[in-house]
Amino acid sequence: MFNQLSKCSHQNVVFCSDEDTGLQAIIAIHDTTLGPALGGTRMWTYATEADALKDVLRLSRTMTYKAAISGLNLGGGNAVIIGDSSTGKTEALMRRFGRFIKNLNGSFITAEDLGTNPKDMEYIRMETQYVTGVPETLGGSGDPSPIAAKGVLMGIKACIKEHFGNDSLIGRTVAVQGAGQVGENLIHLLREEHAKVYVSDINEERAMLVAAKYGAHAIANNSILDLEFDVYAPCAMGATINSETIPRMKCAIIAGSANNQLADEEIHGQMLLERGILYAPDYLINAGGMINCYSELAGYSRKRTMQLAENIYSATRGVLQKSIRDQIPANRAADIIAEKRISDIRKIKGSF
Ligand SMILES: NC(=O)c1ccc[n+]([C@@H]2O[C@H](COP(=O)([O-])OP(=O)(O)OC[C@H]3O[C@@H](n4cnc5c(N)ncnc54)[C@H](O)[C@@H]3O)[C@@H](O)[C@H]2O)c1
Repeated sequence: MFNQLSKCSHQNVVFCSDEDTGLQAIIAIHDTTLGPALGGTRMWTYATEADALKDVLRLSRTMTYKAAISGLNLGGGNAVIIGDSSTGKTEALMRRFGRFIKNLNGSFITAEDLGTNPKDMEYIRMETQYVTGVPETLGGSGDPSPIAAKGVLMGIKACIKEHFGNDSLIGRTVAVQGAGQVGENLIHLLREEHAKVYVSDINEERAMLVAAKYGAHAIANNSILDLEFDVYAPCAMGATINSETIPRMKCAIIAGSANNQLADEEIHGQMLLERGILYAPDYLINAGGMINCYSELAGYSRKRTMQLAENIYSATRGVLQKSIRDQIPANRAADIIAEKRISDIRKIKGSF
């Protein structure tokens, strides 16, 4: 574990253990230069404690970059609770976890993630104010997926503009992989803009239902890479862009909501550049969830949040233009822009 920690530049990593409730959790705060670290709490059955540490270190770092490139005054953090979310969750465990967050005095603010939901956030809220994503009935921001989908749409339009010279989606073909919460909202938005939409899901019945609802076309899940589309929008699991899939791809653009789309950031970002496929970095265009939480902290307004999500259009254009100008992968261009913002603000904060 110390070996893993020494390779990272995290500000603070907290191990939380409580025998009475069975809580075993790790909170990682990566960087708070821009503001308090915000990130989800994931509950997962990790094979080893080292796997849990690896995940929380990686996720918290991504949150720093996501906040920085989105222009938010937030840092990056994340938490993982080791355990089975379907059987291992109790009110006491969540509230005990909330006490650990409280002890960090606002340097970490959490939200829901895989394996946690608004009810869990409500329990955490009983112990600390440093939580977002509480239910709308309690003054929270509610479901973040429509905002996440809006951000992805903005990312797609920025790529379309770069590739075709205008950002109209009329008649453009988009394949959405994963018709879940974000995927369905995205399909709705794409259809409103008259794109021709193809949908695949591991759950074929779900793909057919969503396709029928919005006038899209359901396709077999394993055919998504072999057909020709303008845009491939991964909205399910990560690592779908890898050494096996890139040579098969027939799309001009990749832009979707899934986290960690590139199996290997360095290798596969470079491969996409060489193949001439425009890639909208995942952590940039799926920042809608984080934007939603940010708005909740400032007093939630759906209209204002949508406006913030619309900024993803210009941020994506900036990243693509840097990528093309400097002949570097788009994910690297995004990293450089995010790192520059953090470094500029660190200097300002250090000068007074
Ligand atoms: N929900 C948000 O606000 C949000 C915000 C940012 C990023 N994301 C990311 O976007 C992605 C989708 O999130 P979501 O909330 O819509 O999840 P979800 O669980 O609601 O939907 C995922 C969908 O993908 C399908 N799926 C799973 N494995 C698949 C596979 N191998 N092939 C095809 N389909 C598969 C599932 O059947 C499901 O319909 C995730 O990677 C998530 O981390 C979500």
